[in-house]
Amino acid sequence: MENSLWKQCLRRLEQEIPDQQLNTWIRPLQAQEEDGRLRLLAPNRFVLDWVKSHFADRITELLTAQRPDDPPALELQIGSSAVVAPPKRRQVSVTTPAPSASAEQEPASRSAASNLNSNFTFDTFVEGKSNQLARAASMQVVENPGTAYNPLFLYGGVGLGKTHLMHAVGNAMLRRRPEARVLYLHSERFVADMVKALQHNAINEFKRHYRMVDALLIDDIQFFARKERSQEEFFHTFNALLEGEQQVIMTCDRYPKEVNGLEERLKSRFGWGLTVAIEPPELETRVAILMSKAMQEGVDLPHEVAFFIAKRIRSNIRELEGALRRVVANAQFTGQEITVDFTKEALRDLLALQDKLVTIDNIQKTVAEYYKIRVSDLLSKRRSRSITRPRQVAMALAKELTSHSLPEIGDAFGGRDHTTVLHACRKVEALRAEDSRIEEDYSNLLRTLST
Ligand SMILES: Nc1ncnc2c1ncn2[C@@H]1O[C@H](COP(=O)(O)OP(=O)(O)OP(=O)(O)O)[C@@H](O)[C@H]1O
Repeated sequence: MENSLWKQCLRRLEQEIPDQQLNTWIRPLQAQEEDGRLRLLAPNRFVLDWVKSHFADRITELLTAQRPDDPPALELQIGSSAVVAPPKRRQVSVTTPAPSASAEQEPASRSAASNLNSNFTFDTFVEGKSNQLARAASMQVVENPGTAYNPLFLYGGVGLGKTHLMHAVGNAMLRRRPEARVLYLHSERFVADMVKALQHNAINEFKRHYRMVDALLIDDIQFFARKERSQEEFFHTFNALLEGEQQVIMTCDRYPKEVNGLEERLKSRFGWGLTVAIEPPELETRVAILMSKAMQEGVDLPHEVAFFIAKRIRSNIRELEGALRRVVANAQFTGQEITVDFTKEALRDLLALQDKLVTIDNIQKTVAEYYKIRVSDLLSKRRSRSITRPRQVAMALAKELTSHSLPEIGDAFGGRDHTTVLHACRKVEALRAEDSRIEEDYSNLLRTLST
C-alpha cells in the first residue's frame, strides 16, 4: 500500500508529539516509499535540519519496529512530490511601473503606503516560550527575505501577536531597505479590492499591483474561506510571488488544514515554507508584556500589580492591554497610586465576570469532557490512573483559575482534605515540566476555560 510505512509512523508520532510541533515539523513532510526505503521530503532546510536532529532517530525506530527483519532505510532531503512543481528559483517577469518621484525621495511615504503600524516592531515584542519559534522564524525572514521561509505562516488564537510579528518583519525590512515594497493588508481588503477590480474591468491592474511587491503580508486568511474567486486570485498571486522569491507572510486563526472552505491546493501550498504556532503566553510572559507596555506608556507599574493582572487575565494579550489601559486611565483620572487594591477596584466588573465564568463546576465539566470520563468519577473515591490524573488536573486548574481556597476546592471534589489538593497541584506542576502530553492537555484546558 502506498505510503503505508509512513502512515503507521505518523499514527504513532501523533500520539507522542504535541500538535503544534506536529504541524510545524512533521505534517509538512511528504513521504515517498519505494524498494523498502522511506524518503521524507522537507519543504526547506530549517525543517530538514530540525527533523534530522529531533525526530529522525525516533522515526528510524518506528520503521524498524514495523519491519524488524528488514528495517526500511530512512532518507531525508529537501523537496516536494507535489504534482505541480514547487517554486523555482527564478525571477518572474512582471511589468513594474517606474516608481513615482515622490516615493523615491521619501521612504517614509513608502512605509505609509505599506499600511504598517510603526509601533509593531521586534523591540516592542516580548519574547516568551509561547512565541519563541514564531519570533525566530520572523527574524530569519528579515535576514533572508523570499528565501528563508517562503511563505511564513503564523497561526494561533485571537490577540496573541500574529499581526504584531508580521508588522515587525515589514518594519525591519523597510529599515534595512527603505526602497523595498512591503505591503500589509487584511484578507478582507484583498477580497474587496478584487471585487472592485472585477466591477471596473481592472483585474489586470489588480494582479499587477499585488505582484510587484517585495513582500506581501496578509492577515487572517481564514476570511478567504468559501470565497472561491478570491482564493483563485490569491492562489495565482501567491504562486507568482513565490516564484519571484518575493516574501509572503500569512496569518490565520488556526492551522491551515483546519480552515473549512479553503481549497486543498492552497492548504498544501501554504506548507511549502514554515508553519508556526503562536500560543497563549504563560504567566511570566504576560507579566513581562504588561511591564513593557507600561514602560512604553511612561507608567510606573509595580511588579505585584502586573503579576496580579497577568494572573487574572489569561485569555489573550489584547485583553491584557485593555485591562492595563483601564487601570492607568483610572489612576490618572483619580490621581491615585496604582496598587493591587486600586487595581482590584478598577477592574472589578471585569474580574467579577471572569469569576462567574470560571467556576469549579465548570472546570469539572470541562475536564471530564476532555478526558471522556464522568464528573461523578472526578468526585468519587476511585483511584485508577485514568481517573486520578484528570482529577489532579482539575484540582490544579481550580487552584489556578478561581479564588477558592484549598479546603473549598477539596470540598468541591467529594469532600477531600486540603492536603490532597495541595499534593495534586504540586504533582501536576511537576508532570507538566517533564511530560509534554500533560503540558499540552493542561494548556488546552486552560485555553478552553479562559476564553
Ligand atoms: N509578545 C508580545 N509582546 C508585546 N505585545 C504583544 C505581544 N503579543 C501581542 N502583543 C500585543 O497584543 C495586541 C494584539 O496582538 P495582535 O493584533 O498582533 O494579535 P493577533 O494575533 O493578530 O490577533 P487577531 O487574530 O485578532 O488579529 C497588540 O497590541 C500587540 O502589540
